[in-house]
Amino acid sequence: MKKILIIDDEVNVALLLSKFLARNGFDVSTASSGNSGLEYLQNSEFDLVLCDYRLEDTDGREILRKIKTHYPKTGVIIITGYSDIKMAVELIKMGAYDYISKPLYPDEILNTITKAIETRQALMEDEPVVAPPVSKPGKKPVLPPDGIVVGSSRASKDLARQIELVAPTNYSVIILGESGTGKEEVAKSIHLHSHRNNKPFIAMDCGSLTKELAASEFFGHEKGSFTGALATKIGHFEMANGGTLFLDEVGNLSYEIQAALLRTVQERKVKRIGSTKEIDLDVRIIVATNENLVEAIQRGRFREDLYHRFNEFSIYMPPLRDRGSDIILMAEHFLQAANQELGRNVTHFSPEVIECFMNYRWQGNVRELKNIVRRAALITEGDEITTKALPLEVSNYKMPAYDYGNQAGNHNQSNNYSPTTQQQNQSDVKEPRHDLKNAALEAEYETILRVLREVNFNKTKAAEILKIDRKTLYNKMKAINLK
Ligand SMILES: Nc1ncnc2c1ncn2[C@@H]1O[C@H](COP(=O)(O)OP(=O)(O)OP(=O)(O)O)[C@@H](O)[C@H]1O
Repeated sequence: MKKILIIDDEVNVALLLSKFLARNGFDVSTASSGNSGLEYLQNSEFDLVLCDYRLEDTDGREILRKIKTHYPKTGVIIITGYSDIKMAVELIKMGAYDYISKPLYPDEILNTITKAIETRQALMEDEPVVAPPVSKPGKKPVLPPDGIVVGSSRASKDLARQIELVAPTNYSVIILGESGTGKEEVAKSIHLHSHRNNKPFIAMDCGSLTKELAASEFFGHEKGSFTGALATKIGHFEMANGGTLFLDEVGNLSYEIQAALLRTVQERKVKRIGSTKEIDLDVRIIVATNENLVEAIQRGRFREDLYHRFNEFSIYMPPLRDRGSDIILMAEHFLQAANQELGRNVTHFSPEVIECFMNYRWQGNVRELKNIVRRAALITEGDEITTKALPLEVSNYKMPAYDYGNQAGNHNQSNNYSPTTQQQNQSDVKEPRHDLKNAALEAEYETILRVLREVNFNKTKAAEILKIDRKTLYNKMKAINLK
């Protein structure tokens, strides 16, 4: 039975929490002060400590510091009040597994505790291993390239480890995950941590390739080889020679081009269209998809042999909503980047914004978060981003709340936002500009974003609804910094 210590000087909260956790199969002890909590820790080993941030004799930071120094195997989850969330994020950076904020919801508590205990177990399992196969003893896990946030969630740590494992090999990799989860960033990271990192990384968006152009984009062509071939063109395979070719949205390729791709990958040779000369290839292939390729194989839309060629290693990208406190780490990173880019000095998010970010579903994942933070930074006059700078669908997003003490799943539809959210002072947000060109751009931007959200950021579907081709959508997304 897993052992949990609750340190909380609000006796009623500690009691309720301990009864709830005991009912769910944990061995629970409670301490009503920081000092008595530390005494418990001296006398017994705990899997996890749930510690209230505000204690009369000390605080969560001090307890965390002591646990990390003396009992590094014990996980720590901080319980925070509404206004301490920013502090909690700092504690995560110091090594807390996660935080849960009051009011406490049984489902959330159970979920966070279960994940924390799983992480602890995984870390313990890792310990006796002499050295991971691809890293030197004592070497820290590789970190993705500069500018990329590596979160502290279990999912992020798993991801970093998978990158570390596969990067130095020559394996082809399939990266699976919803749109905007960072698949291309992971592909770049694999390339940067491979021996190919002094050779090109070439990315191709297969979703925006027309049937007619696909072959020439992949393999290149000689001048005059077909009507319109006005000059010789080097294909992406040749461009990536020695390095890595990243094929995004690979599920969109036509069956014919899949056959040609398979031949090229098997033979490791490429011929430009209209040429007889074969060029030797040494290209590592990484592909990404947000559709289920196994289902595409069953429907006869994707070749099984090609799938197996690509699937020497697969990486699953977790959706942002499952990455817990990483959301805030990423938001802070994007805020800093926006400050630099826009010459601003917006320093932080209000607690209400942090709460909205933690609750929202993020169907567009990291891309949507990045975009929302950049926009909020742009329209914020002061140093704090408030909910007024968020799109309504984010600030009004309501999670089903639970009555503490009720059985999990017993939904209570009241929302748990502070009333201040709606009463906020608007003076910290810029008035929109009213000239026609900006109005048109704003409308276009809002429409594209709305449609992308409606279709879970599936660009093919969005282009259909918007009645533009995928390439145009792609270009527009780039132009308005949605990519
Ligand atoms: N860990 C991260 N740290 C910082 N920025 C990130 C991270 N992950 C993703 N991003 C940013 O989010 C945006 C979307 O990432 P990316 O293009 O890699 O996603 P994707 O899964 O390939 O999307 P799609 O399936 O739509 O092509 C990019 O602007 C990228 O820089």
